[in-house]
Amino acid sequence: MNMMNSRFSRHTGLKNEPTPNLFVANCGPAVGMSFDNIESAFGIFGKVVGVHAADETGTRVIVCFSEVNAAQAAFKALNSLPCADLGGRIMHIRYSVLRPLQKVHKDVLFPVSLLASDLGIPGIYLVHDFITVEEEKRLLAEVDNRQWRSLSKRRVQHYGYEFLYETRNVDSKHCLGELPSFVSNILQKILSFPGLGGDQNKEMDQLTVNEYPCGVGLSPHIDTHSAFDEFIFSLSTAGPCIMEFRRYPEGTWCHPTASVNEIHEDSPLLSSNFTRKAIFLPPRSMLLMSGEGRYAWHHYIRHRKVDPVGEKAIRRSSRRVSFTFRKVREGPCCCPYKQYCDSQPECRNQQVKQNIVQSSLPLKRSSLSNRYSPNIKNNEEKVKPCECCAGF
Ligand SMILES: O=C(O)CCC(=O)C(=O)O
Ligand SMILES: [Fe+2]
Repeated sequence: MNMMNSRFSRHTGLKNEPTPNLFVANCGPAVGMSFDNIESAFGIFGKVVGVHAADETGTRVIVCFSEVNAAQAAFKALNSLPCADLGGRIMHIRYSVLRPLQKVHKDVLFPVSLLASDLGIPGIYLVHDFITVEEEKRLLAEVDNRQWRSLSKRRVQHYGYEFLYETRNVDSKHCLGELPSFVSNILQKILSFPGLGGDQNKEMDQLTVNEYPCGVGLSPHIDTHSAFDEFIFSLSTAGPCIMEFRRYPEGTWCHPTASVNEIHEDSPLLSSNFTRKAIFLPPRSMLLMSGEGRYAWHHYIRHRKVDPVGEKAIRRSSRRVSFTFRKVREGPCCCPYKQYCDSQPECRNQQVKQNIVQSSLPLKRSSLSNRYSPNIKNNEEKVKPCECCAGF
């Protein structure tokens, strides 16, 4: 009864034709309702043949009836109305459809590495217990004593240089000052991090602190090459996360500014053909992204409340606070990953960049498609999208 079955998805758009299966949101183990409770509450409308988790959030389920009439009766009685048998809970219901098999396999059979060596992406390193529990507490107390800036779903603080979300860059002429003393020991330890090359300038001068509430993630992106040097460190505190890495095939990459905001899970950008790998980042671990892993792979944190790790489902904690240390780049980037590099003329997205940075952020999901389209509204300059973006 309670196996995850991602083969079902909700009807999207205006179409909501009755089927025997219901996609039920705001319902599931993560909000205190067992599959048995759900089965008996829906069972009064007809024979329930299965209750499945719709995804890993624990808050969406699929209820399968043997008859479409029963699903219709349940839909009518329970959609957006309090359910007496489930403590007055209000659920949001759509009829559910079967997805193609290929997508299911990708979503379900997706291993998460615990070690960077198992991940197998050149340039990605992970050190567990990089700081102690006491150091973690102190860091959190320091940032919680300071002013947070609220973005649409998470809060941030910037030190050294402000990170400008509109351009995914920094104003390198406007330094906010040195990094705060509460990160001095971390900066010191970074110097002897495994994976750091010999003669690089390793002094980090930009810090972004991100506070993600439970369930909030980060859209897939590559940190802008022209903004930051090769080495990017991310320290996880307060809670864990799974970081996913995606390498898109030649010709499907878009300029970093194109993926800065929320991307709908069904967007072609997310479902196109790419190689993906994932790593579990426990609290107090330090991740280093360098080389290929920094320049050519998108990193991504899914928006969900429960992460599957091996056989286990790990519920995210009430928040995760990450400290991302970077070095602002002085000249242009000369990396060998030209296809992903906004510093180099080979980048096929220069025109698109000019266009995209004019639009104000954050964008709504529904306006995402504008970012790849020649008919971008509110932009004075209309440019033809490059081939790699035209399909999105
Ligand atoms: O939260 C993290 O670990 C990563 C943050 C990140 O990728 C970024 O700020 O660019
Ligand atoms: Fe990043």
